[in-house]
Amino acid sequence: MDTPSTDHDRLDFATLTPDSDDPRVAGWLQAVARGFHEGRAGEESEQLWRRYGCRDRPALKGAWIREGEYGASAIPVATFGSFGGTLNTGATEVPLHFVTDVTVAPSHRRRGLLRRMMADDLQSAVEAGRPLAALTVSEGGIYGRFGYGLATWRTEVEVDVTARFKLAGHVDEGRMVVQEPEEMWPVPRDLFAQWHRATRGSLSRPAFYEMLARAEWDWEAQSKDTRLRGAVHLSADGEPDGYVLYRHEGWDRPPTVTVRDLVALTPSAYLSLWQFLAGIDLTERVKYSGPLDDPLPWALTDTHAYRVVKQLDHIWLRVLDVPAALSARPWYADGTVVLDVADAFGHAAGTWRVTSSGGEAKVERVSEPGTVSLDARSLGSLYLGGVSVLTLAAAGQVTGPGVEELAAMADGGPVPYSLTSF
Ligand SMILES: CC(=O)SCCNC(=O)CCNC(=O)[C@H](O)C(C)(C)COP(=O)(O)OP(=O)(O)OC[C@H]1O[C@@H](n2cnc3c(N)ncnc32)[C@H](O)[C@@H]1OP(=O)(O)O
Repeated sequence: MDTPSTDHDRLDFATLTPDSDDPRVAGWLQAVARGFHEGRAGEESEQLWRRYGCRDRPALKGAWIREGEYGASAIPVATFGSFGGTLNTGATEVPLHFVTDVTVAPSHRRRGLLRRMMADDLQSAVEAGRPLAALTVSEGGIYGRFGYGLATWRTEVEVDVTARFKLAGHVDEGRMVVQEPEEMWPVPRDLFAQWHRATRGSLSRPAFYEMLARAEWDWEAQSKDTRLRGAVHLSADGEPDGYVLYRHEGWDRPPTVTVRDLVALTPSAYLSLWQFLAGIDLTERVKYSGPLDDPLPWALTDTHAYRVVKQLDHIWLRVLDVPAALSARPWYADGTVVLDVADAFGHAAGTWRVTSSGGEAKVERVSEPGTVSLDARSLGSLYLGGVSVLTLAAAGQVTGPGVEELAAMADGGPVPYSLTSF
């Protein structure tokens, strides 16, 4: 069997952009479809992907079999996409490096291609001045070794919207208006932007969200999205303060509506959107992906109308610049710890004194021994407060005499949540 280095020598590594007319760009898209076992992308799909993709200015990295070698093609054997956006830390917004579309062909797997592209890409993120990187995973065992830790969750629920559905005491002081998704735009853009600025753990949305919200494309069906419907909630003042995009899945029992996107700026607008969903005729069940601390079951007179189907990991975070990242998050008590961070890639490695005061922290590299030891993966998990320091300590992932002090300083605040998948 070839050694990994010999194998890499037979490949050309390149970074492209979606606006390029290089045939390898279309090949890159086909390789992603192949890697995720989807149908080949057609011309319309490719055009939309290029049009929206260009706005995020992604770097499309890949490895192609070299000209003259058997199997040389415009379709690469490895893909890796990344682009910039922002993360709401709970205190402020910071630049965030988004990683996506990671695939390696079955013929080239386990020869270090992902490792090589990840190392290269993390370095580009550092050079772009992004203190954190994020991704969503296909399998839970891959990305911890690269310093990514699970940071936010989402919950898949099914809500019984038959006569059993009743909201205790909710009165809608505004009103709902049903609209075609195309007419509704740019309400989803504007309300999401407000929600993003207000929500700990929210990631900005890549441009393709506009394509989905306008029903221009259904990625699974690879055709125009003909089933997407929309509705806006107006406050008592007549201003949009919530919206929902949804699909009726058909009349088969139980007739089901699936929520594709739902944003509410106030708790009252949230309940009003649910009142609306529950009132859709010829519907007995609503499928929804929501936050861990969803208020809906607490608002129902019969909590059994709300059934959690799955709790899923969502955003994984990777700290690249410890002082920039930690000084941008909220702190809940004054104190001092020295973090000893292990990071095989070097970016977060070292000992760092964190001194919090009045909700903010000063972070500096020091040469004294740490009072708390952890690795980059655990640092990523703790960053947004999606897991407490004491829970990770109980899991054996955070150790040292300063653990309780760090818990007092770092634990607290709202549960982080993201409405952005990519
Ligand atoms: C952000 C995203 O896009 S998530 C989507 C990820 N992509 C997919 O799931 C599509 C299908 N899978 C694939 O395309 C490939 O198997 C990949 C991309 C997951 C892995 O690519 P490879 O080139 O085979 O990985 P590579 O050889 O660089 O392995 C790097 C390390 O990860 C480990 N690893 C790779 N895949 C897996 C896995 N599925 N589960 C656990 N460990 C894994 C390897 O053992 C290796 O470990 P080590 O270096 O610590 O010894």
